Amino acid sequence: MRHFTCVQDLGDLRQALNEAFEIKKDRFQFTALGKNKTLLMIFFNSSLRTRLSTQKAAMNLGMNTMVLDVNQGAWKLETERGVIMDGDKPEHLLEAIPVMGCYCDIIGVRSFARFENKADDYNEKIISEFIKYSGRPVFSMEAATRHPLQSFADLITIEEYKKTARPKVVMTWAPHPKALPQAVPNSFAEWMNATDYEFVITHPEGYELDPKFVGNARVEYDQKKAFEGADFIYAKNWAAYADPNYGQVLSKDRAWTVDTEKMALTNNAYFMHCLPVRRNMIVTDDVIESPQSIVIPEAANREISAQTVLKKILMGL
Ligand SMILES: CCC[C@H](NC(=O)CCC(=O)O)C(=O)O
Ligand SMILES: NC(=O)OP(=O)(O)O
Repeated sequence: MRHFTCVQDLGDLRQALNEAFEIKKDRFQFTALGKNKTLLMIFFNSSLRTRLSTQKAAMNLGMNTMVLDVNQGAWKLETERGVIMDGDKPEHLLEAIPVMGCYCDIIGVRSFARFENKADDYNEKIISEFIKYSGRPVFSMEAATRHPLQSFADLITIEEYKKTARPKVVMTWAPHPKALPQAVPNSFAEWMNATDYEFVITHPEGYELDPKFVGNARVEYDQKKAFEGADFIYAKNWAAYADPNYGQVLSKDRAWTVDTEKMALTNNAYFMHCLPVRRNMIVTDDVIESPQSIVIPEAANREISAQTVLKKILMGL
């Protein structure tokens, strides 16, 4: 595998899951693979889980790691061609990218949707430039429209906890004070649609996701109806996708907050969230602290998803 930006890049999903569970049995069995290989992790946005789990995964494989927070310490970067650079940005991305490629063997990039230009976001402008100009394998640590390392960890977790072959998985919108990207819900939907699970998406009208990610999922505008009989509840906020409201917060209605009353409608469902989570906006304290909350094992599996991806990229070097 050269690059990793979406579920399709993994190839056979069942085989990838088997590789992940093999790694989970003994995560130090491939330490020779990454010897004298360097991972460069580039963050245009904040991170806790991705930053720590991906470094840990690289170290498990014997790799060296470097981390660059672009907006703290590096030169402020111009990303647009044709701009006369007489402002506050001393360096262009089109120089910085090949230079960074000189110092490493694999590059991870986090660059959220900016909500300034929908086409730039949904054409994945930034990560595409790293793929085009770095000369190295590139993987996404959440880009504008997907978060594949998170979704892979989510699928590993559901496979570990499911009680039936085809669980009912419900992704529910929940309120948030800010305009958040569609990357996590897009990606989760893409990965769920790659399984044979029963997958339902529930959100207020106006929050419809890009149809290419929704696929054949059932969309239910009645959240309580969606929750009925669910085995997994995956909660996430996202800003509106559809024009003319792209990037807008249309609702902060806390009637959509996941609480014990709604969880009681489910088939004793597990609660999942990628974290960080705004308690008592997305989910109540009682639900996220309940025995059915698996947000911590879900976060722990980020090390496994990252290590599986890095292993497959290293095997291709
Ligand atoms: C893994 C999730 C990353 C990001 N989350 C946030 O930006 C949350 C920020 C906040 O709650 O203020 C998102 O929603 O895509
Ligand atoms: N879930 C996730 O990617 O967390 P961070 O944003 O903290 O990396």
